[in-house]
Amino acid sequence: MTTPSPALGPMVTGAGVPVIAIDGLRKSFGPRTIIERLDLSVPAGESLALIGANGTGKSTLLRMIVRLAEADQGRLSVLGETVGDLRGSALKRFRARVGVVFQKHNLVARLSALSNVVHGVQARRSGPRSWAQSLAPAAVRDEAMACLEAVGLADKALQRADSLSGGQSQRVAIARMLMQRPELVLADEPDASLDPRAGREIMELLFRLTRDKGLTLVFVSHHMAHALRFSDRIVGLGGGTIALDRRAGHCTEAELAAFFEEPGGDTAPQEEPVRAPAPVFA
Ligand SMILES: Nc1ncnc2c1ncn2[C@@H]1O[C@H](COP(=O)(O)OP(=O)(O)OP(=O)(O)O)[C@@H](O)[C@H]1O
Repeated sequence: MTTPSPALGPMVTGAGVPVIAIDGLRKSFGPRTIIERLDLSVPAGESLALIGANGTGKSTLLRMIVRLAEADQGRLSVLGETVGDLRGSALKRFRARVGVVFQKHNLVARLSALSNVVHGVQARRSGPRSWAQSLAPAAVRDEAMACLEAVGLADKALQRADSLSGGQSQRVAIARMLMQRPELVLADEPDASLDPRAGREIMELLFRLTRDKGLTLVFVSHHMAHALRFSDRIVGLGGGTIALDRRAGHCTEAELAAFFEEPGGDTAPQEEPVRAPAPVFA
């Protein structure tokens, strides 16, 4: 019998309760309305690809989910919490439950891959240095090694981060995120700035790791092949709202390409979002 890796944390989601429930979300920056009205429900365990032209608000939406950006209107319920109500330590505890992977991995260049992953445990605890005080260093190190193994980089554990390739660095960032034992994973273009093979491998890894544990994954990608292959569902933003919502298995790359022919991104007038095409629901 194999013991489940401690690197892949617990799944805490009630059956039938959406991990993300968004109702009437609106967001402007100054006079520019980026998201006019957005409703979205993401069930537990779903892998959702968020697509759309540049400037349609994909990153802003991910940021609002963890309250790195404030919604102007609407309700965001994530992992059972009303995000807009969270303050102080409650907000910290909530953020500790959400693993985030960015296009830029932000590793500490002079530290080893392993040390970078060990630092991921800080995101798991709230309060100053509580992680260091409450966890045995050997246990933390073992878990960090398990996380590196999970991303296929155990042999690079002692290598400095600044000597790793872009793809390897992104794997370390994923291992660091796993160290947090997240219940929900958000990934903002994790496959950007990588060559086609490395980008595909990163997406494969994220998809497999989250799927194996039944975690919910929401990722942004401009690679339609990745959206189709590594998601259950593809949601397209355009015109300040959801302009496309399809099961990945019912969608083709040509249909997605056609979606991008519609207006909606940074090409839209600045004051008012362009009306989206009629939504296409599977
Ligand atoms: N803090 C901010 N202040 C002002 N404008 C912002 C801010 N953050 C984002 N924007 C603007 O909001 C719009 C949506 O940005 P966002 O990064 O969410 O788009 P995106 O869909 O992720 O784009 P891309 O595909 O290019 O990454 C853009 O026009 C951007 O310039």
